[in-house]
Amino acid sequence: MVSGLQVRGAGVRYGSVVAVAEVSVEVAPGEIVALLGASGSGKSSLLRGVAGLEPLATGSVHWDGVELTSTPVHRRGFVMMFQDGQLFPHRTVAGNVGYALTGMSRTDRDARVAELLELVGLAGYQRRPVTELSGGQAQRVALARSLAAKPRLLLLDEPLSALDRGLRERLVEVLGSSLRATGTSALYVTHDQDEAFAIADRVGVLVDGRLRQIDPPRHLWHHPADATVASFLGYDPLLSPAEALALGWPGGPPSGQVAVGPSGLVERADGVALPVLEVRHRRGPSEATVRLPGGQSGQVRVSDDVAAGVELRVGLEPSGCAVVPPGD
Ligand SMILES: Nc1ncnc2c1ncn2[C@@H]1O[C@H](COP(=O)(O)OP(=O)(O)OP(=O)(O)O)[C@@H](O)[C@H]1O
Repeated sequence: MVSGLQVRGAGVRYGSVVAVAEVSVEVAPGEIVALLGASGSGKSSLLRGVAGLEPLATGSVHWDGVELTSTPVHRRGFVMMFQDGQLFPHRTVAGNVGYALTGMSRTDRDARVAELLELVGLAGYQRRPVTELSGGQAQRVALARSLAAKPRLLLLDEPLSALDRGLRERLVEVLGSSLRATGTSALYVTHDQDEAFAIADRVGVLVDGRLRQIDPPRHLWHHPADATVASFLGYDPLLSPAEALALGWPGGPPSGQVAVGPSGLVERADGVALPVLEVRHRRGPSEATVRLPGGQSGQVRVSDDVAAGVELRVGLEPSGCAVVPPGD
């Protein structure tokens, strides 16, 4: 018997539209699994299928070996958290967080609400009307409310995507630490690579409704299963073995395409002279766009005196690249 969530061969269809096809994924107790995918890749549909909000056209959902495929939503012991929090506008923060805490004495409920608010960094906010909260604060309240029910699985559908980048970076830490402190298993869907890598024990990549790869973040980054996964993760460009050799790939031809990561191209005295097309200022080193021998462009981190129009000597840095197995 597998503990925790086991989804096998799940398919979700809307009429003739196949939104999810043959997805199998497990979430162990206390594990956080993130599913990454572009818009329309089937992330929400899969989550809704697991929650029971959409019927599965194929496959099954089990928890601790017990089949839940046709169990109604409210009997699964799962809670879903959405992008817009869906707080009750006429209740205070405490009223929202304590909503699911029925059958408890007032004192116990107040203590539990205080504990949850502290967990999400909103200690003392009990009496605030939720209409007076910022977007980030509202999502913290939504998280506290989701955790109040002690779900055996929390399903998070792009919970931070309505917030700006700085806030997302801070809140993903709050989310991760709250899930880990409460030992909550979670399936987290997002289109944001940084968010998935920051929070998850394992990250899966959904492409056109299919799960292409699922691995711990470091492994996924260093060993993308195919070119689509590599591009989706942010490798750019992908070089043929001959192009990689021309840029100094060491030890003979690579066994597949070379996916160039953000630190995969470097300035090097023995590199190939390449024209700089553009220089962009970044926090930290600037970034030059160079034209590679094969015609693609690539990015190189450079010192501040480099300008468009000059030539740079550039080579590949293998530790910043991934070799993608042939066949995609
Ligand atoms: N109610 C629906 N009726 C018909 N087609 C739908 C419905 N909901 C989603 N789809 C289609 O199913 C596919 C997957 O959609 P889904 O919303 O699951 O993707 P997603 O990865 O969550 O996208 P996004 O990141 O934009 O929310 C898309 O092609 C979408 O157009």
